Formats: sequence, C-alpha cells, structure tokens
Amino acid sequence: MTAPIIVWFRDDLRMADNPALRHAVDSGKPVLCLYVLDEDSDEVRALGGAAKWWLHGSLTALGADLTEAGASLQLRRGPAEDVVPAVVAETGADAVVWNRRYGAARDVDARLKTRLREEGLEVSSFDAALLVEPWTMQTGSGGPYAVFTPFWRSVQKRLQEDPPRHPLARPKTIDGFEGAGSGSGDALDDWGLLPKHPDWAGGLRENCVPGEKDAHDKLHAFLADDVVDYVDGRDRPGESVTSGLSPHLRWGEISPHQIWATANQARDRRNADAVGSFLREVGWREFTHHVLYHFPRLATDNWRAEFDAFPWPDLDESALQAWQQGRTGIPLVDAGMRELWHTGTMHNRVRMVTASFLIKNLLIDWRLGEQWFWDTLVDADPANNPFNWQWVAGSGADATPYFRVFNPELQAKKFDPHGDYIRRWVPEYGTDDYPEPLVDLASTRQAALAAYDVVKHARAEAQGD
Ligand SMILES: Cc1cc2nc3c(=O)[nH]c(=O)nc-3n(C[C@H](O)[C@H](O)[C@H](O)COP(=O)(O)OP(=O)(O)OC[C@H]3O[C@@H](n4cnc5c(N)ncnc54)[C@H](O)[C@@H]3O)c2cc1C
Repeated sequence: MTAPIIVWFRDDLRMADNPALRHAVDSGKPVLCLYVLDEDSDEVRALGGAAKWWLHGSLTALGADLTEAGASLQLRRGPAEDVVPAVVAETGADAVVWNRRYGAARDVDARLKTRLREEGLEVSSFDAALLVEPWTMQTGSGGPYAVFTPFWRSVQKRLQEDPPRHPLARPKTIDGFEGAGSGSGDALDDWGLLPKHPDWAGGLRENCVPGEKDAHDKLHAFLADDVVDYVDGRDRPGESVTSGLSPHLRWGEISPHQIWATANQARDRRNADAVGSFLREVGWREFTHHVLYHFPRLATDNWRAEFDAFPWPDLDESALQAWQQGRTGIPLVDAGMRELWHTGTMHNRVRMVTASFLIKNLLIDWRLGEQWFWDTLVDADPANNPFNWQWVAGSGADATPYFRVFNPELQAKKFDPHGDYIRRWVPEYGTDDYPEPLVDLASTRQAALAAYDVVKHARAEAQGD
C-alpha cells in the first residue's frame, strides 16, 4: 500500500485555495487529513469560549466537505509535537504538509519540521493566510515595518508587480487514506467545545454560521450590496455595511487571495473607492501579522517598552465586571459590550471606544481587556486582537497617541446619531433602570493623561533628554 501524506489543518479550515491540501492531492498519494486540538504546547494560546464554539462549527463543516470529496478529517487532541509523529507512526505516512502560521506557534512547527525531516519524511509548509509573507517585507533600512501607511504602499506595489496567486481550485475528489490508523481519532462532540451548562451560545447561533460556504456567501453579498456604502457606513455601528468576514478569515475558511481576486473582479466605476477602502482593511490584517511575526509576545508585552513604566493602579474588580457586563452607565460602551456577549462580535468603531474606555477612563491594563475579547469574540485572532488593543492603548505599532482619549458620548453622537445601535442593545437607556455613569469622563481622562506623564518621563530618560 502506498504510504499516505498527512495534511495537518490548523487556521486554514477550507478546501478551496488551500495550498497544503492541493499539494497533497497532486502528490498522488492517499491523503490523511488531520486536525489537532493543542491545548498543551506553551506557544499555542488556549482558545477562548466563543472561539471554541466557532471551531466546533468550522470543523463540522470541513469534515462534511472532505467526506463528500472522498476523505475524512481525523481529530486528535494533545501537544502537536507528540500527536503528529504518533499519527505518522500509526499510518506509515512518509510526508506531512501544512499551511504556515505566524505567531509563537511557529516554533512548534519549526521543531516538528526538523524532527520529521530527520526521520526521513518529506515536510513542506505553504503560504495560505497572507498576501505577503512577513519576512519578505522590509523597510528601506532593512527592518520590519512599524507604520501601516508605508507598509501598505509597499505591499500594493509588490502586488502590482507580482500579483497574488490565482486562488487554487477546490479539489473535487480526494483519495482518502483508509489504511491502518485512519479510523482512529476523537469524536468532535467529546472535545466539549460547545457550552453546555449553561448554554450561552444562543446569540452566536442566531448570528453566525461557521464554514467555508457562508464565508463566500458573505463576501458575494457584501460586494453585491453593501460595499458601495462602505467608505462612510463602516464607522456606523447601527448599519451593517461591513463584510462580517473576520471570523471566517481568522479560521481560514476564506483566504485573502480569494478576497483579493473576487473584490477586484467586482470593482467598477461606482464602487472603486469602496473596494479600495475594504482591501485596505484587509491590508491592516496583513500588517498585524507582520508585527506579530516580528514581535510574537504581542499579547503580553508592550510593543513600546516605555509603556512598562505605566503606573496602572490596583485593579478595581467591580469596574472590570461592570465593563464586561455592559453596565457602566455609558450607553455606547454598554451597547458594545452587550453586543459582544450576545453575538460573539462587536462593531469595529465600538471596539475602539470600549477599549479606550477600559484603558483610559477606568485605568485598567489593556491586557485584561484583550483577554476578555479573546474569550468572547468568535474572531479572536492572535494578531488582530492584541495589535488593536495595543493600538488603542498607545503602546503598539503605529498606535493612536495615548493622549487621544475617545469620548464615548461624542462618538455616539457622531456615529450613532439616531441612537439606533444604543437602543438595540440598551433598551432601558433613558429609564430609571439604567445605571448612573460609573465614572466621570472628564476627570478620568485627566487622571489618564497624568499617568501617561510617567511614560513620557521614562521615554525621555531612556533617550537621555
Ligand atoms: C480593540 C480591538 C480588538 C480587535 N480584535 C480583533 C480580533 O480579535 N479579530 C479580528 O479579526 N479583528 C479584530 N479587530 C479589528 C476589527 O474590529 C474587526 O476585524 C472588524 O470589526 C471585523 O468586521 P468585518 O469583518 O465586518 O470588517 P470589514 O470592515 O469588512 O474588514 C474586512 C477585514 O479586514 C480586517 N480588518 C478590519 N479592520 C481591521 C483592523 N483594525 N485590524 C486588523 N484587521 C482588520 C478583518 O480581517 C476584516 O474581516 C479589533 C479591533 C479593535 C479596536
């Protein structure tokens, strides 16, 4: 019997435009598709609750698609560095392929690659999640980019000269491996990814459909209808004119190459600016991964070291809880936090406002907010989430200056002028049932700016001023 090739799926839960799967199918060997739930490796961040819910749906969809094509998805749990070699040994595989990831988890991949190659296996990794591999983009002086605009300019130039690959076709049939070891594996339900007692996922089920099919339906619907309103509308949380693709991108159910190709095909005179603006946001995702690649400790360490001097006061647990539960008495903040809890997502404008409120009005460390989002977002992303939290905090790459404190009341007036969004999520606003503001926005802003002075002094001292 011909030795099989293993496709190790990770953040690429799709059939189409999947270079590792394509390589395996083209190799002519029987294909064993594998997903490993790795909650043990130090370099792999443990998934939050909403992400686990999404993963369950996404693996179900991928498993069904693979079965239809003639293969099956084998599920294993444990440290990838033990599990992948164990599956190799059980099945007699002589090749393992995967699509790359860009955070600290790539150390796991590098060690595995070395070990399996030493054992004589063919091991190949592919670019599937980004339009440009992070190490191929360098500033004029040879380092990583720290500012988005020149990064995106260079990426666009690169893509003009060397366009992204045409998305790879979905394999119609796969010669699935059926030899020894192919039937062993876990049942998805036994992984307990879905919440049971209590089942808090009702709102997620109403709002999200994981899987490759929904990703493409969303992209097509967005390009057909909403994109023309994107430039102005994308900042208004009461209107849903953004693509809603972030969880699909996070789990790799759709690739940026597919988005790039489809959006450019849909570009016409009427929507050219809007399509450009949408692709620029996809460009921000490229940038966050570029930053993560060069700074893998993005979720734990300040990208700007001078922020280590920030004098965070002792944690006020009750203020953190009021923020998490959407009962701060600041309507836009509460609306956002309730949307997050109910749907597993939150509008981008409101993500910025809720994050700014936590950091700059409640003076709570950005890492605690980042962790809450990580636990509750279906699109919780190892690059996008910490990058954006550090962007709001002022400690990150190309960050908003710390002294820019979003005023949630002015933001609500500007971006939710008729109060549609606030009414949807905070129906009791304006009645006696709604709490008084937890803090005074003006005086807490001043306190935040005073605390920031310590960072400025730390920076001045470090620079020898
Ligand atoms: C504090 C904070 C935390 C965030 N955490 C996450 C997260 O965990 N996961 C996540 O995917 N996005 C995160 N974002 C970015 C952004 O809010 C979401 O990507 C966006 O709301 C998703 O909606 P959409 O798919 O309709 O976006 P669209 O406007 O349709 O944009 C298309 C795609 O571009 C990318 N994108 C858009 N905005 C950004 C951005 N600011 N940074 C990086 N990529 C972007 C996303 O992949 C998105 O799906 C965060 C933003 C903030 C301010």
